[in-house]
Amino acid sequence: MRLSELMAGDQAALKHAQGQDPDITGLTADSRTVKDGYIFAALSGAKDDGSKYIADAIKLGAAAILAKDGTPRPSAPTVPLIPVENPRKRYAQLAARFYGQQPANIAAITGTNGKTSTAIFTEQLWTIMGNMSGSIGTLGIRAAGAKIPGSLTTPDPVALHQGLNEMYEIGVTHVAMEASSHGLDQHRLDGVKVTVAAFTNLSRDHLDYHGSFDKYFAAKARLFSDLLVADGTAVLNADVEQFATLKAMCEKRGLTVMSYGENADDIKLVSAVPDSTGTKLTLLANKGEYKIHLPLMGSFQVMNALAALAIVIASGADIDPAVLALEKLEGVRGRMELVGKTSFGAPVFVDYAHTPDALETVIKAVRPHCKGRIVCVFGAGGDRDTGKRPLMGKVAQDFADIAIITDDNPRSENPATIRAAIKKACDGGIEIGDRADAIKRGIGILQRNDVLIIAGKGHERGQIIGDQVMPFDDASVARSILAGGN
Ligand SMILES: CC(=O)N[C@H]1[C@@H](OP(=O)(O)OP(=O)(O)OC[C@H]2O[C@@H](n3ccc(=O)[nH]c3=O)[C@H](O)[C@@H]2O)O[C@H](CO)[C@@H](O)[C@@H]1O[C@H](C)C(=O)N[C@@H](C)C(=O)N[C@H](CCC(=O)O)C(=O)O
Ligand SMILES: Nc1ncnc2c1ncn2[C@@H]1O[C@H](COP(=O)(O)OP(=O)(O)OP(=O)(O)O)[C@@H](O)[C@H]1O
Ligand SMILES: N[C@H](CCC[C@H](N)C(=O)O)C(=O)O
Ligand SMILES: [Mg+2]
Repeated sequence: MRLSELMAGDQAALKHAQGQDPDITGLTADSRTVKDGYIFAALSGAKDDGSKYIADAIKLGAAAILAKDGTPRPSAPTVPLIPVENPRKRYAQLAARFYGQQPANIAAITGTNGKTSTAIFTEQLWTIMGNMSGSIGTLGIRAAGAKIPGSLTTPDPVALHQGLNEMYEIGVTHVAMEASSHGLDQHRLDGVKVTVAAFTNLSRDHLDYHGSFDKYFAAKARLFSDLLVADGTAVLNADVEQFATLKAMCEKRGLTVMSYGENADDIKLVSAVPDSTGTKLTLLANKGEYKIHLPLMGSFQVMNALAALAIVIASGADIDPAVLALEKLEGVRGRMELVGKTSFGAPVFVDYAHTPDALETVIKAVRPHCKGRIVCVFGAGGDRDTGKRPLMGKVAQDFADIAIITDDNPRSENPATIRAAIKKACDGGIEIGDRADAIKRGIGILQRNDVLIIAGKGHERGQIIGDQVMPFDDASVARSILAGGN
């Protein structure tokens, strides 16, 4: 594709190409992956500045450079430098144009907690209703039974549009994707035609990156103010504080709003009664009453399932079969997943709670199913929001009966320092750094009627220590201990 075509004829930018119109063979924001004919997008990042690597990119064959207004021209005179106001945004738009096609229905889900669960439930509902569907998020790219693992919740624009185009090619028509606050802030989704945008909730996380709660919310709100297409639908949780603000923002743009939750007008939760295999739900939707059995436990899972229901209806599904499809939902790996029981029947759950709100939510979700004590094994990630550590400690102290503080991806930090920060607000907590030992202790403590929750790593298969990823899987460690191994 020629540069001029890729730039959609943007003459103001193209005049800087000084008459050249090279054939573009690919694009990247990492100089180390440039190949002959690529556009190199020189982006200023959290740790580094891509404009330092323009010369390296040219040596590797870059055919054009996309950079921030004011970036000095490269010394190689033959390579055009296209200055733009917002290179990250333009890079995402170019990636969308370069890869071409996207499935017609793309639902993007944002919120502190529940994105993965809602995305996977949405994918399941669409599939049950006969659509070719897929999802993109923390669990990777999934489509038509294939799974490609990824390291980011919202992939870089090139990986994202490559994935969307491949999905389109194989006939996928419906995609549910997670919009992380980092992804939104870094414009990773700015080339995606988002037809439905959903908001789950907002609580403390990632303040290391965003700096303040207001900025964190503003990043999430971009999905509704900037990215959702003009004839799209916003699916909003009516039970959270941000509902009124987001609703007003969407209505100002003339968008359709669909609400879900106890306070909702559209998908109204009338009652949720836990039973031994899930939750009995009564819903009011489209003026009709529905009574169904959701095979999932925990009020947060109910909310995520309702978000998914609203998304599929917003994307055109008939309401009756969509509600019935809820009865066939399957739990998501590492989200309140029952991984086994002790010989005397005490259940062990693996969950991905890695924020204070998520930890409180999952402990409270287990409470109605526990006649004895709740034991909770948890930690907090290194090189991530340090302020959430004591808050997580306090949650465990207040809501669990026995807290075991352990390591969760210490990354470059000293794990003992992370544990100490948690313990400050959880002085009754038992500190066991080695995660396998902590799980072993947690299982060992259990008595009849107790429940163990192993929180923080969910589906993860590794413990990140320094820059090494050591194989580690909470579920298999727990299963092996339950089976009498180590
Ligand atoms: C803080 C953050 O989000 N960083 C992401 C960002 O990197 P960056 O642009 O800030 O990178 P940088 O190191 O400052 O470098 C600036 C630029 O110089 C370029 N460079 C650098 C060196 C070189 O030799 N040549 C070169 O071209 C880099 O490729 C980059 O384009 O853009 C990169 C490409 O998309 C991401 O890989 C990277 O994710 C890092 C690894 C990361 O850990 N991100 C996490 C925090 C994240 O995004 N998490 C969210 C989930 C959060 C949630 O739970 O909600 C996610 O969506 O996964
Ligand atoms: N609707 C919800 N409200 C509160 N907590 C929730 C909700 N949904 C999930 N959780 C908690 O958050 C954990 C992570 O859930 P999930 O993976 O669906 O969230 P996520 O938003 O995708 O997280 P990430 O930011 O890591 O991508 C769950 O294991 C559970 O403890
Ligand atoms: N998407 C989340 C994952 C956290 C998972 C937890 N195990 C940790 O490493 O902190 C984040 O980047 O904050
Ligand atoms: Mg996720």
